[in-house]
This record gives sequence, C-alpha cells and structure tokens, in this order.
Amino acid sequence: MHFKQAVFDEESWRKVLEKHDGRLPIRIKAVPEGRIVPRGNVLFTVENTDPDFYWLTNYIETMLVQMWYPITVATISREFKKILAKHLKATSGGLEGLDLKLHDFGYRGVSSQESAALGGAAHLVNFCSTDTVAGLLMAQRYYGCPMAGFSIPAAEHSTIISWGRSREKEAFERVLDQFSSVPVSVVSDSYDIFNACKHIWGDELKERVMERNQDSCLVIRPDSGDPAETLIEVIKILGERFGFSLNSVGYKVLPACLRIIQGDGIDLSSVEEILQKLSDEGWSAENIFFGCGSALLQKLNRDTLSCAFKCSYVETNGKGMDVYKQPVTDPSKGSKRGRLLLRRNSDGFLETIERGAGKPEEDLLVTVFENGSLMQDYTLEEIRKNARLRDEEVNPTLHNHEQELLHKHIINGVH
Ligand SMILES: O=P(O)(O)OC[C@H]1O[C@H](OP(=O)(O)OP(=O)(O)O)[C@H](O)[C@@H]1O
Repeated sequence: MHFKQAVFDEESWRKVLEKHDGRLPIRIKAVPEGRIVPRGNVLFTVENTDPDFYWLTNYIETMLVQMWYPITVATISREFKKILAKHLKATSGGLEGLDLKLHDFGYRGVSSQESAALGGAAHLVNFCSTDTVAGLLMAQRYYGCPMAGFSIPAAEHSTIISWGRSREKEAFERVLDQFSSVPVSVVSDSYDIFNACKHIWGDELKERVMERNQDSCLVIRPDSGDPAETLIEVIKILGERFGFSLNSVGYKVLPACLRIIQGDGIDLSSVEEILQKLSDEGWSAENIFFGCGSALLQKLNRDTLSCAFKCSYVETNGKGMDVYKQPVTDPSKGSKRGRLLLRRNSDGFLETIERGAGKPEEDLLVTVFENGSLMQDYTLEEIRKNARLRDEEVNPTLHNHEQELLHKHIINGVH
C-alpha cells in the first residue's frame, strides 16, 4: 500500500531464513565504546558476509545511523565535564566531586522513554549524577552496572507552593525535618529567591541549616532569571549570612552544610560563563552543582557532529571497486572511499585509512557483530575508562587546538 506496487523482496528475505536460519549475514566492526575519536573519522563499518545478500548493508542503514544520538549526548556531556574539570581544578586545586557536578535533568524534555534511556545512559559515561531513571535501567540491563548514577531527595515547586505563599518558611522547614540526615535540595525561587536566601534560609532557618553537615547539606536551588547573575547574587547573600572559608588555593567556600544547584538555563555556554564569573568573584566551583535537561539530551541533532553512513566499496563478480560521492555543490558532503580502517598514526593521532590501504593489524575497529551473533560486549566500567578525561583536557595550559575546535563547534552549533 505504501508504494502502490510490489517492492518488498519477500523471496530474498525468505532466503535469509533458509540459508542463514534467519541470522543476518553481516559483519559490523566498531570503535570500542567510549573511545574518543576526532570528528570526520570512521566509527563503524558494515559489510555483508554472503554475496547473495549484498543489499542488506544499506537495509540496516537507518537503524544503525541512530547511533548518532547516544554518541552526540556522550560527547556533549564530556564537553561539560572538561569545562567543569578545568574550573574545579583551578578553584579548588583538585577534581574531587567532579563526577557529581552535572546532574541529568533531561527525562521530561526528551521525546520518548527510549530516548531517555539512550541519552541518560550516554551521560552516565561521564558522570554519576542523574534523575533520568530510564538511563540507569539501560546501564543495568545492557552494560552490567547495578547502579550507575545517584541522586538526592529534592523539593519541587508543588511541594513548596502547596503550603501557600505566606508559608514558604514552613514548607522549607518541613523538608529539613523530613530529610534530616541526608543531603536535600530545596527549590527556593517560588516567589523571591533573594528574600528566601536572605531572610528565610539566612535568618529564620539559619540555625537549622548550620546544624547540618557535609553529609546532610542543604542544596539551595535557584530556578529562574539570568543564571549567572542570579547565582552570583545568591552566593553573595549566602556568603554574607553563613560566612565562608578560603580553600588551599585561596577561593571562597561556603560552610560544608550549604551548597547550590543551578538547574535552569544550563548549556555549555552558560556553564562556562557562570563558572568564570564565580571565579572572578573569588568563589570556588566546589560551591555549586549543575542540572541540565534539554541542552544535554534534546537540543542536538544528527548534524551536530555530522554523523552519516555511506557505501564506500562494492565487489562485482569478484572485482572490487572503491565508490564515493562528491557533490559539486558541497565538497564537505564528499564521502570516504574503499575499505576503511581506523589507526593511530606515528604522531599519536587517530586517522581513517581509505581505499583498503591500511594494515589489518593496525585497525582499531573491533568486530562487534557477525552473522547474527554479538561478538563483543562492553561494560559501563570499560566505557567509562575509555572516555575518562586526559590530563591535557583538564589542565587549560595544555589544551590542544583540536579540542578547542570541537568545543566551539558544539557550542555554536556549526556543522
Ligand atoms: O535544562 P532544561 O530542559 O531547561 O530543564 C531543566 C528545567 O526543568 C525543570 O523545570 P520545569 O520542568 O518545572 O520547567 P520550568 O523551569 O520552565 O518551569 C527544572 O526546574 C529546570 O528549570
């Protein structure tokens, strides 16, 4: 009905069933999951293992190209991590707590449960902080990780405003009572974030807050206004009311019983701006956590990192031929030619070798699927190890040009 004519090749599909017991005669080779590969390189190759089924490779294109989504989320999440690492190191002298600095707030902002699972799990490659439960389940079921991410109890607007406008203090107090021995986050902008910090937290409930400690800290959550301006104002007020100490590198840190989480208006640009402003005012990144939703899981597309799948090699009657496209109207849409492999060159950079010219023993692509069988399974632990930040990515003075470019590219959304 779709094509208004018979297009579906039932006979060939029946042959897959008869000749291969329904298992696809396909080989997929791929970069180990979590490995950092500069854009423009081959990430996986697909070939048919039985010449009768040459057509299968492109049949599965659409489904396999969907890989762009977790790849892109994991890449963006890792860009966040680089920014956070740089500022945390500079303003605290170390990287303690880095894995918890960016909380996934994106569950509600994605298109489906499946996207939440894929994107949520991709973020967990870089961080251990999430409210996207679907991502945790995916890491559990498919990546051998019993609990990949953590969260803390948190008030949300409904649990504050249902006390009525005149009883915000009572609402806050109730949350403190309910969660007296664990960290708790309290959204505090229902009416006036500055009043809440100055008069409710910083005066009426000050003693209650000061009774708490690092393991039961209050995390105040602003959730509106210009994120950088609001946050600077909030931290100033809290500093005046609760005091602060100086850490080993001379930056201001609020008492251990008090922290802030900014979860509104967060993306790669705003996080950098906020952290820069905080450090300009002498505040350590230790004071703050971030929550990010859409910019992490939804405001991205296949062109963010230009992911595509192209036919590069054919064999006809045993004779091989490199094939490619090279549109006159856009050289950037030219495709790679011939059999491809990924190798590390003598300068230490990853590069794609085209036209079958690479040596198989140098190939970094691993056979992950062959003739219906999964050949290679990765655990989240292995993936996290592959994706961990390198020294030069944390230390700004060693920041290399390639990383700068990737970072700018994602921030500006240039393709
Ligand atoms: O990164 P984002 O996609 O913006 O997601 C984060 C926002 O989502 C939540 O707000 P809520 O769903 O209540 O929406 P609102 O902030 O627009 O009121 C949360 O309080 C953040 O403000």
